[in-house]
Amino acid sequence: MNGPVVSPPAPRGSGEPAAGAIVLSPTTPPADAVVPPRAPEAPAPGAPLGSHYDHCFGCGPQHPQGLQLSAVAGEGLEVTARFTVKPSHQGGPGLAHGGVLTTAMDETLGTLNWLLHTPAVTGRLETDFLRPVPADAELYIHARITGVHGRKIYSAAEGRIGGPDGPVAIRAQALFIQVKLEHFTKHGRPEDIKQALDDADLLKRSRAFEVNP
Ligand SMILES: CCCCCCCC(=O)SCCNC(=O)CCNC(=O)[C@H](O)C(C)(C)COP(=O)(O)OP(=O)(O)OC[C@H]1O[C@@H](n2cnc3c(N)ncnc32)[C@H](O)[C@@H]1OP(=O)(O)O
Repeated sequence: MNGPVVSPPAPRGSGEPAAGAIVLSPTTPPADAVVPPRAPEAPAPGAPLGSHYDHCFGCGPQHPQGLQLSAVAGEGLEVTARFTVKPSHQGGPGLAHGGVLTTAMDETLGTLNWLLHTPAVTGRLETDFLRPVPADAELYIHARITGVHGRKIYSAAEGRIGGPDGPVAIRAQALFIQVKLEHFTKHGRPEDIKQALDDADLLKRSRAFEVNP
């Protein structure tokens, strides 16, 4: 699938924040951020990324109500992903829930970190909803890394309905923060950590912790 070039979300509003407003970190990279090369271990362009963890709500095949999103490595620091909205993902009648769509963007943006071979977690995620997504629609998502600054990885994504050239329904920008393996082993539920670490499949064992589950 050839994804479209992602354009950053249009700015909304202007001027100083209102008194009492919470000022959040930006998801647009600073001017001195760099776009590094792909990691040598990164999957080749066109390679399916598969699921990093069977029970992941975003991509796990063993999560019956999950999104079961499938992503493919693109050229450079880009990925494309597909997600079919199920009846269990409804918000309003016959329409996808906005939080579920945001999860699809989070998951796709998270897979970008595989191209850098760096474990990272979402620090901030911004989403613009541009049009409603029907409950049985297929969402085509194209995501790319827009800059790296220290431990901070900036990325952007666009989701289209029905195909890579379909109407844009959702746009997102994110800031991921690089973390060490201890982030998961220290904070995760012990029985799940143990089960993942005990998996006889070495690849599955390493991938569960390679990028944030
Ligand atoms: C294939 C995989 C797909 C996965 C898709 C799903 C991904 C997810 O949903 S991950 C789950 C949701 N996210 C989380 O649970 C993260 C929870 N937060 C944390 O664990 C911590 O706050 C963490 C790790 C992000 C940062 O903590 P810490 O390592 O102590 O970093 P810290 O030293 O405070 O900050 C480092 C830098 O990041 C910035 N930063 C930290 N947190 C945030 C944040 N939430 N938003 C924006 N910037 C942040 C800091 O300002 C700092 O910037 P600078 O270097 O310029 O000073």
